[in-house]
Amino acid sequence: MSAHCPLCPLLLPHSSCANCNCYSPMSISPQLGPNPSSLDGEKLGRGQSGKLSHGGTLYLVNQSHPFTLNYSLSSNGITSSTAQRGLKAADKTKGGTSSKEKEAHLKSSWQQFGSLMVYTAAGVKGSDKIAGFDIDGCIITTKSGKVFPTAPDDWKYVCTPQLFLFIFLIPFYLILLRVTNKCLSCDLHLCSDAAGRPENWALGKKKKDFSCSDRLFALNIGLQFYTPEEYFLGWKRAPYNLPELNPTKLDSAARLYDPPSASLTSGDTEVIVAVGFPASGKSTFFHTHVIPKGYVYVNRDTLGSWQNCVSACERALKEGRSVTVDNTNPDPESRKRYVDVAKAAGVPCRCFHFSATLEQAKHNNRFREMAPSDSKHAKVNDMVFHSYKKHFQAPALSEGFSEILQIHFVPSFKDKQSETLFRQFSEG
Ligand SMILES: Nc1ncnc2c1ncn2[C@@H]1O[C@H](COP(=O)(O)OP(=O)(O)OP(=O)(O)O)[C@@H](O)[C@H]1O
Repeated sequence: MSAHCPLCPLLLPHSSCANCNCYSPMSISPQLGPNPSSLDGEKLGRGQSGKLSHGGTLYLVNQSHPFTLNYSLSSNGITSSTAQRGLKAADKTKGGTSSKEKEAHLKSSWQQFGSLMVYTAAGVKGSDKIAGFDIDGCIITTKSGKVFPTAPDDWKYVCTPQLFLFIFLIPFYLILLRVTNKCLSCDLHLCSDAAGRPENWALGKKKKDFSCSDRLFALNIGLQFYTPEEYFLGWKRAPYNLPELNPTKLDSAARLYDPPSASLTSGDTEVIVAVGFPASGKSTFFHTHVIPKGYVYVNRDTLGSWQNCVSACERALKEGRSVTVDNTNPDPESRKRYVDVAKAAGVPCRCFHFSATLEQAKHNNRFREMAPSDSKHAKVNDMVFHSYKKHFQAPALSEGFSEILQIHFVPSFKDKQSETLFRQFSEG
């Protein structure tokens, strides 16, 4: 870009401006739907993304909704976007709604909070009572009666147009009030048809909801949730199904292993072979209960191959040290390698079977991706979980194990923040 950076005091062309990052183009996420959009006159096709520079315009839905990006200076120096400036202003008022916030916004503006873009229209006022509404299937529906719109104009209001105008900004505002901790006592409602209602949930309502995601979202952040029928028509609460795994109900005081008479560690040299889904909690368990007792930790993710794991076991046993093998080991073939090593060294081999279900393991995995201290772990995709499930054969004593323990998933947390995150629904 050859234009001068508008914010940099050195007034260098932006392409050679190392003084600030104030003018970096903003990334526009890939277009998902069929409605055409364009970036500065360039058409964006489905799946295409782009970048928007200072002064550039993004048009949504047939050129109907232009949004122009304008970077500006904050009072205390150069800022990279209006978004950052917004955050700082929000931080200053933590702990209470300031009188300024109660005033109507004089100008429409965009703010960015991480990957969340928030648009606040001129005239919007802060309020202690806030309701958020889903749009598709709640405020608007298709004119054609089909599930998905057949054309950009294939939509009509379910309720009145005035209400539509009211709702557009609210869901974002509502999330932010919670996130920025400014309005913990607000009366917050969310209304959506992503409510997890089963088939035939009411007379003449045969279809089940396509998802439960908005109900779960409301549960996670403590909003009162209503379906459109409950909110607008005053219908009584409909039945709904929550996901199989409810993280709020996991018992931290449950029994950790079976049989209870077993010992987790032994005074004699031994090999312990793990069996369990990825993210079922194997390494957390070993590092908490076994490694502190002097066991050598063997794991394919760190050593690179099962051959390296076998060699590491042999070395440890030669030194007279016990070993834990922390791999998923779903089938007898993968376990035999370590049973053989133990046999050759003349020591017993035990199996620790981690009983966490697929749903539990997937939840742990999503938690691991979000938890700041765990997010360095390589991402595990669904294929890996399903491959484990496909190959799984329950471990048996006949494979050469002297004992098999069932290790249960019992939640335990290093701090309140981790527990709050872990106990949120992560599906949907
Ligand atoms: N008892 C527990 N309570 C709460 N969280 C746990 C517990 N055990 C494990 N976790 C969390 O679940 C996630 C997965 O755990 P961990 O990495 O120990 O699983 P793993 O079976 O060793 O995974 P992998 O096979 O993919 O390496 C981590 O984020 C971890 O912090």
